[in-house]
Amino acid sequence: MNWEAILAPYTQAVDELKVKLRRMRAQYEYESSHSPIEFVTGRVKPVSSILEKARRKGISMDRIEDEIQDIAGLRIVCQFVDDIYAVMELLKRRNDFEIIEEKDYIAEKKESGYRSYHIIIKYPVETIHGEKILLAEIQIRTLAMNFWATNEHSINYKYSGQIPVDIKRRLKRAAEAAFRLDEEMSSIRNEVQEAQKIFKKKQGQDHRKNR
Ligand SMILES: Nc1nc2c(ncn2[C@@H]2O[C@H](COP(=O)(O)OP(=O)(O)OP(=O)(O)O)[C@@H](O)[C@H]2O)c(=O)[nH]1
Ligand SMILES: Nc1ncnc2c1ncn2[C@@H]1O[C@H](COP(=O)(O)OP(=O)(O)OP(=O)(O)O)[C@@H](O)[C@H]1O
Repeated sequence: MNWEAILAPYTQAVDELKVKLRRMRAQYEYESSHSPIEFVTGRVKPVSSILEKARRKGISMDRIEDEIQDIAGLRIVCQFVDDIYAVMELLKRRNDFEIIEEKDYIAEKKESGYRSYHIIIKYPVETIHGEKILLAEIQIRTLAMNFWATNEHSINYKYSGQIPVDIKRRLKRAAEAAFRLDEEMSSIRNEVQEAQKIFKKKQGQDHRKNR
C-alpha cells in the first residue's frame, strides 16, 4: 500500500484544522476575554498504529478509511470542564465540517477511568484530484484529563495493553483524583480568572515599559 499517498489528505486535514482551531484561541485573545481553549494539538495516526488497530478490530484493508475514524486526530485542551461544553457549542456552529458522532466520556467515563469529550467529523479537503471528504476525530479535554490520559497511554504502551491489575486500580484512583481537581478548580474558577487577567495586564505594562 502507498501509505504516503493515502495519508496525504489526512496530513492536510490535520494541518488545516490545527490552524483553524488555534485561531479560535487567538480571537479570544484579541478580545481580551477568557479563551475556553488552552492549546490545540494534532497528529496523523502512525501507520503501525493504523495496522494494529485494523488487526485488533478485524478491519480489512479496503475498509480502513471508513472504519478507523481517528487517522486524522485533533485535540483541544481546556482549563475547566465547562470550557469543554463551550468549545462544543462553538464547534457545532461551524460550517466547515459536519459532526457525525459525539461521545461524552465525561458524563460516562470509560472502564479505564478515561475522561474526554470526542466528536467525529466529516471534513472536506481540496486536493489536485478534487474534493475528498474524510473523517477526523476531535478530542476535547481538560489539562487534568490530558495529564492522566498521557500517562495512562505511556503505561499502556509499556505493558502492550496488558496493564497489571494493581496499576490499573491505581490509575483509576488517579483518574478520580484528576476529576476532583477539575471540580475544585471549577469552584474557584472566578478567582483563577481574575488572577490571570491581572497577570496579563501587568505583563502588557512591563512589555510596553521595556520597549
Ligand atoms: N489514554 C487513553 N486514551 C483513550 C482511552 N480510551 C480512549 N482513548 C482515546 O480515545 C480514542 C478513541 O477512543 P474510543 O472513542 O473508545 O474509540 P474506539 O474506536 O471505539 O476505540 P479504541 O479502540 O479505543 O480507539 C482512542 O484512540 C484514544 O486516543 C483510554 O482508556 N486511555
Ligand atoms: N485526536 C487526537 N489528537 C491529537 N493526538 C492524538 C489524538 N489521538 C491520539 N493522539 C496521540 O497520538 C499518538 C499516537 O496515538 P495512537 O493513534 O497510536 O494512539 P491511540 O489513539 O490511543 O490508539 P488506538 O486508537 O489505536 O487505540 C499518542 O501520543 C496519542 O496520545
